[in-house]
Amino acid sequence: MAPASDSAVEEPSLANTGAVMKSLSDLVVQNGNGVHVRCRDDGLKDTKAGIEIKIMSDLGTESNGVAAHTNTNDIRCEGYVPYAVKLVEQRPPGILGMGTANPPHTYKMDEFAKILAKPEFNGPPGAEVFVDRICKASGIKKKHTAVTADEVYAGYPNIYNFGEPSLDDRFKLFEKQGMNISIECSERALKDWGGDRSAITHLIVFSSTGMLTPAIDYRLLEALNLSPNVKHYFVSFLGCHGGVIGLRTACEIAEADPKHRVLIVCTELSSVQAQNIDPAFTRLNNIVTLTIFGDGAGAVVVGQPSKTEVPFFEMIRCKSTIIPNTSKSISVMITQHGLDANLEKDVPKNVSSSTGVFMKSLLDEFGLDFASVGWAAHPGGKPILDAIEKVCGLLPDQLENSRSVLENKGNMSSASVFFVLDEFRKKGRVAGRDWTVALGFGPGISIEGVLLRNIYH
Ligand SMILES: CC(C)(COP(=O)(O)OP(=O)(O)OC[C@H]1O[C@@H](n2cnc3c(N)ncnc32)[C@H](O)[C@@H]1OP(=O)(O)O)[C@@H](O)C(=O)NCCC(=O)NCCSC(=O)/C=C/c1ccc(O)cc1
Repeated sequence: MAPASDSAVEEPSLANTGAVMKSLSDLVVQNGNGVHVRCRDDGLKDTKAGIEIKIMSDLGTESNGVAAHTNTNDIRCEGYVPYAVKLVEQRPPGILGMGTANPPHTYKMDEFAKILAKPEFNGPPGAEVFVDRICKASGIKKKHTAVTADEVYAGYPNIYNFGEPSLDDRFKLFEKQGMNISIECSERALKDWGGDRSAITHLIVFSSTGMLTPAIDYRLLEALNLSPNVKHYFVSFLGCHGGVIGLRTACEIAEADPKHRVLIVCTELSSVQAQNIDPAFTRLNNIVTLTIFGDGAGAVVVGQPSKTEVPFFEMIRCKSTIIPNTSKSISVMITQHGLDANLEKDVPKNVSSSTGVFMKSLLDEFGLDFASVGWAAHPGGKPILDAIEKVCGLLPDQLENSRSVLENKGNMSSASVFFVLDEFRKKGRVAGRDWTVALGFGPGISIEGVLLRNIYH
């Protein structure tokens, strides 16, 4: 599949000190939608809807403008544009292929509560009542896991016994099972993209539940028969917003060169990191994390679409923030007995109170409001989604896809966002909305968002 050509058109006539660059219409109509115009200095305020103008300062920093004009022949840049250096035939990076995978075991949450409450699982008195309550409140009906409680009980007593050194056993289980779903979701994404896999230039793998050396990225190069020259790396323990950070990173790499094709893979096996209930029954957080997290993997191929590639989302803007004074809200320690996750009870309140401000700052410059976008929010937990819906005044259909992923798969940490975006694509446009925001929440509390223009129908 031929990459998009970078046909630079030098415009010496624009390289003047005039305060107004009158019209870009001659240049822009050559390609209809998706032309990027790169100019030095700032000042371009105005473009046609669907056409982005990139404004590059002399230092190479960029900002973008998107506009309200609908007439391609009336595109004006009414700013100070001393050096319009080139017109680059370039479309915004797009998600060109996507795939997801889950491990084979499925737990229904009513069974899950019963398993955890079995006497041989050492549940202290009263634990089963609490577990049952949490399972019911979680909004999760079923989830997939790589290992079953019985397997862990029989084969890995160190994992089963609360607090015993078991990190090595957990990573061994991750190695065995993690590669399978990483390969599966990547193959699906590559097939979905339909391009020649030798064109993949970058591979980045994220996981917050396991680590291997050589890592999954290295192993995937061979397993997927990718070029040995692919630029690759692995990012560990970033947290649940890892998938959205993956999208943002892929977007930035794709923007740098139309030939780049980036494969992002997120693999999470929370089941191998689950901590048993402590005999003193003081670590209620263990029960929460044991319950809400599920296993899954997701992959996307991102690049500037060539003439033969059809994206289903265009990536328009990425934004990141942290919520001040929340460093203890979501935190994870890597200990000898595995990952010790701490989710404070204030997470839903903190996330929902900051999400509105964050979303407003992402949407305002495009003239969009909360109602005009689909919310592909991280299915972190039912109270988080409920609180966002309430605080931001959303209609029920706006978080429907996040809720259905939570209900059927649980919180799959960094991989979750790909499952939610896949739901958007499968269901088609909801209420005629042209936009979706991929929204992730991670440790501290960090928030990541990517504004996507829906191309799918
Ligand atoms: C299903 C829960 C646990 C309960 O639902 P509820 O609507 O709050 O129900 P209740 O109000 O009836 O509460 C039931 C009980 O649970 C208790 N509880 C309520 N949250 C808690 C609590 N975080 N602790 C420990 N007891 C609690 C609550 O206090 C209460 O007990 P009690 O006080 O004795 O009546 C719900 O609160 C829930 O889903 N909480 C988790 C939300 C959450 O923080 N999600 C994580 C988002 S961020 C993320 O996904 C990324 C993580 C990450 C991954 C990997 C990394 O490496 C790094 C980061």
